Amino acid sequence: MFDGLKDKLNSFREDVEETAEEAADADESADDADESTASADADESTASADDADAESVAVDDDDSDDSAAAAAAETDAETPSSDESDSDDADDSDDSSSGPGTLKRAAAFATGKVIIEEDDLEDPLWELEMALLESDVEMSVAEQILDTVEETMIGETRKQVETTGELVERALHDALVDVISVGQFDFDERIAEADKPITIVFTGVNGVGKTTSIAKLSEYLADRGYSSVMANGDTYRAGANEQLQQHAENLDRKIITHEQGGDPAAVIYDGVEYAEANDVDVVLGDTAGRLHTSDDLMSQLEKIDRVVDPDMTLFVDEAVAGQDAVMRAQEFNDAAAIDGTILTKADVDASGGAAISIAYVTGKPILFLGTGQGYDHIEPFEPEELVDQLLGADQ
Ligand SMILES: Nc1nc2c(ncn2[C@@H]2O[C@H](COP(=O)(O)OP(=O)(O)OP(=O)(O)O)[C@@H](O)[C@H]2O)c(=O)[nH]1
Repeated sequence: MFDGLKDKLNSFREDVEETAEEAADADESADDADESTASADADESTASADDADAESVAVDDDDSDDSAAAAAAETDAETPSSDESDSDDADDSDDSSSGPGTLKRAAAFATGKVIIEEDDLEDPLWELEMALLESDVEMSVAEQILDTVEETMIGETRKQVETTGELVERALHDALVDVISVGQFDFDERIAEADKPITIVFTGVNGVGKTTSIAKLSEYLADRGYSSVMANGDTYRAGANEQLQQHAENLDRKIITHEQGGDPAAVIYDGVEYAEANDVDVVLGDTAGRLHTSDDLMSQLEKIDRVVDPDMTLFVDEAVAGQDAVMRAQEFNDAAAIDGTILTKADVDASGGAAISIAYVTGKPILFLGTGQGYDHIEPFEPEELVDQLLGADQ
């Protein structure tokens, strides 16, 4: 699941680590050279002003490492000035050791840490942006992720609290969780607390796995002790009754249907009446796989809203549709406010773009992932878990 995206996030982590290591290389060699002369340095009276300066900038609170850190900083601080007189050699060391961050970088390195400068991030961030867009992450979502990563890495590193690898991981983790978990609520809790029967209406275009998801959710609810009835509000498409009927038979559930061409709102209404009369907990109402561009079909949805007043409207789309799924989610939500999304076929999606983007773009959470064709192939969507998996070592 989402393997392409995993690889790309991992590349970003490697890019930043590499860049940070390169930037620290000069400091490392300076540090190594200096360690061998560290004791001699203690006796030297030269560059005492530099020593004091380096300590005050780079090493605030680490007693035991003070001398090593300051020594590293000192060497680095000395290098440019001595190089400046050697006109031809000046370029080499200037690249990595000039600028206000140098002392800090060197001091941090001496204590086993690396500071990320804004320049270090420029190329990796650009690569990350391209990777996210290639993975079908929606533009505004990609930008939000980049902003958070940059903010976290530049701001926090200066505190010298962690290594580059840890820092990149935390920055990506926070950025992804931020966009993925928009609007999250506990579906099970919502079901448990609501007055019964609860009516859930499913919307989305044809063929994305809507009918299968209704059957899966019916099973999911049964596993948690809730009975359900299916109501086929897809009166538009020939064969829709038979399709849902088949699932109902397989799962031994009651199904309410009307003739093809009938009023979808009336079918779902009958489902609610049946549930009330028979003490059924949940009504699962299918709707026609409408094109979001079809006014007629959209007005059917509005009528269902008016007549049945569903407790929840869930938008269903397939992860493999990428940006198209994101766009449809937005348009469906505009036409008839959704409460959340079921994202199907996550098991066969490498890009992960829809999973990353839909909640941020609609302001409504992804509640479930479809992970296969079986009735038990539905998983509650857990943003933290997904991000851990995306950033996990098992790539
Ligand atoms: N791999 C995989 N296949 C799925 C998943 N969910 C549904 N499918 C398959 O996708 C195909 C379409 O699913 P349907 O439930 O018929 O889709 P629908 O949206 O109801 O389609 P219409 O009834 O034609 O509007 C079926 O072959 C399902 O088995 C999933 O999570 N993973």
